Amino acid sequence: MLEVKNLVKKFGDVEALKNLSFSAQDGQITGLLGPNGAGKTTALRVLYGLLKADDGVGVINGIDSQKDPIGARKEIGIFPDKFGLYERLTAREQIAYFADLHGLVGDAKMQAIEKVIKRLDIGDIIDRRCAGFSQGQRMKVVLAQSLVHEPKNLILDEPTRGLDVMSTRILRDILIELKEQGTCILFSSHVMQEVAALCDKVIVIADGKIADEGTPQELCERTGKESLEEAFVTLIGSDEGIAA
Ligand SMILES: Nc1ncnc2c1ncn2[C@@H]1O[C@H](COP(=O)(O)OP(=O)(O)OP(=O)(O)O)[C@@H](O)[C@H]1O
Repeated sequence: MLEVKNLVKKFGDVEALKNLSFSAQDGQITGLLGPNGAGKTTALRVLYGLLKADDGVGVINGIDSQKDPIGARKEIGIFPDKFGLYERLTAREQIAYFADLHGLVGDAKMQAIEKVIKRLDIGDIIDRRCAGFSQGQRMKVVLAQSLVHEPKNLILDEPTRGLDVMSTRILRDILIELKEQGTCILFSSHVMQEVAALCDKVIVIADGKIADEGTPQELCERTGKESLEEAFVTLIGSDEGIAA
């Protein structure tokens, strides 16, 4: 389970988060939907301990991510907003490096790597250097490194950006499979269709605050609109920065 409680974060004069609270449950896909600049990346970075909030906490399976960042990291897989790969490493070395960071050793490490290679079907590229990989191949390697330690929670920041239809479908299928196995999945997006198709719960965020939250159906019912897109426009007052 993932929670943020009363997050406040300022960058100079910019108030990125204004007392933001929400949670994501196990066995569910929760979407953080909001226009550009709404505060999605900032909230996720605080949650996984990369950024210190001015106030409030990020909690991962009951662990405060600022008080115990190492304990919290064990419980999560992170698919960050900018997925830089070490271009000179092979995909296998890349994944092994993350396995090391998570404290996997010996046979357990080897088995975990083989398992994730199979799961993501990356046997054909596993011993190639990452330089020159396509966006789809990069996505799979980043996902593999975020899943190698089999975390109970997965946080993804705009995971489908730059992906073609096929790679997006592969990613969606994996997220659904993980959810069915009980993983708590939280992802940010400004792509409406993706959120409507995948999410059990949607948290609509604008200007650092929650505008509303619920199932896509609940949001439509509450706003009296037929589509999530129309509901969103009603809640936010604009569709600027949002893709259909
Ligand atoms: N390091 C930083 N320094 C200054 N301002 C920042 C910094 N990081 C974020 N901000 C500001 O905080 C606000 C929220 O940004 P954030 O990246 O969290 O939004 P977002 O919802 O993820 O947007 P996007 O969809 O464009 O990625 C924006 O006004 C942004 O310019």
